[in-house]
Amino acid sequence: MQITLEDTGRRFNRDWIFKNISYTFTSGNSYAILGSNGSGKSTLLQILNGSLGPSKGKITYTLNGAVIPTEAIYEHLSLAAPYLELIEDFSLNEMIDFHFKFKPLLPNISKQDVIALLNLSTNANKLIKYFSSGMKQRLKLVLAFCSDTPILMLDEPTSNLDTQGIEWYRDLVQQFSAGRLTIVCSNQLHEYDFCQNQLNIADYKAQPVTQ
Ligand SMILES: Nc1ncnc2c1ncn2[C@@H]1O[C@H](COP(=O)(O)OP(=O)(O)OP(=O)(O)O)[C@@H](O)[C@H]1O
Repeated sequence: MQITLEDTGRRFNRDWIFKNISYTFTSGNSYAILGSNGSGKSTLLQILNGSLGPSKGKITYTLNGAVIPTEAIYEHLSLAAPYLELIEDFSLNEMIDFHFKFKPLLPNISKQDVIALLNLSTNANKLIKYFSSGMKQRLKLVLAFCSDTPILMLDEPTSNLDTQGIEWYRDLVQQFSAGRLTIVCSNQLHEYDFCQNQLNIADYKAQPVTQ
């Protein structure tokens, strides 16, 4: 799997959030998208996952040499992000069943393994709306990591997690990111220190006009 950005930029109204990004993301590698609050990390991730179009430039997806149209890329990716909601009226059991109707589970992983990874076997019938914010975040992460997709996208992966949860996230990375194209949006080192590649949004801000 390969995602290629060519001279890509995005603006909202008259404000350019970033400009002129030419970059290639390739399977088997992990990438950190870095920048301060409001710099444009989530905006870039949304362009990369096809939910937002670029204002200029081009994005291309290729899998085993074949081009994948942007509208079909969601089938090949898993995303965990603060703005992605779980279905609050579902129980944990129902949420897992629902999610894996759309995305295949990794080979050799069962629904029981997913619940065991969450350490929530006594809560299988509890409604998501009664989960704590940390439990919800763990669930979002497990659903993404355990889906059999070549692309894994994580936006602020340890938000609402305590110290133990952060270690648990880092174990998930070790167990489930090998061979995939992993992209993490973050400004916290413990979320992305495993990434071999870093892309800083500050490097793609519009340059001030010189006299
Ligand atoms: N739909 C929109 N309409 C107008 N402006 C937007 C829209 N979405 C994002 N923005 C603006 O784009 C900029 C980048 O936002 P973005 O959420 O991508 O930043 P971020 O780096 O992910 O921030 P954070 O670290 O706080 O999550 C912000 O100034 C934001 O207000």
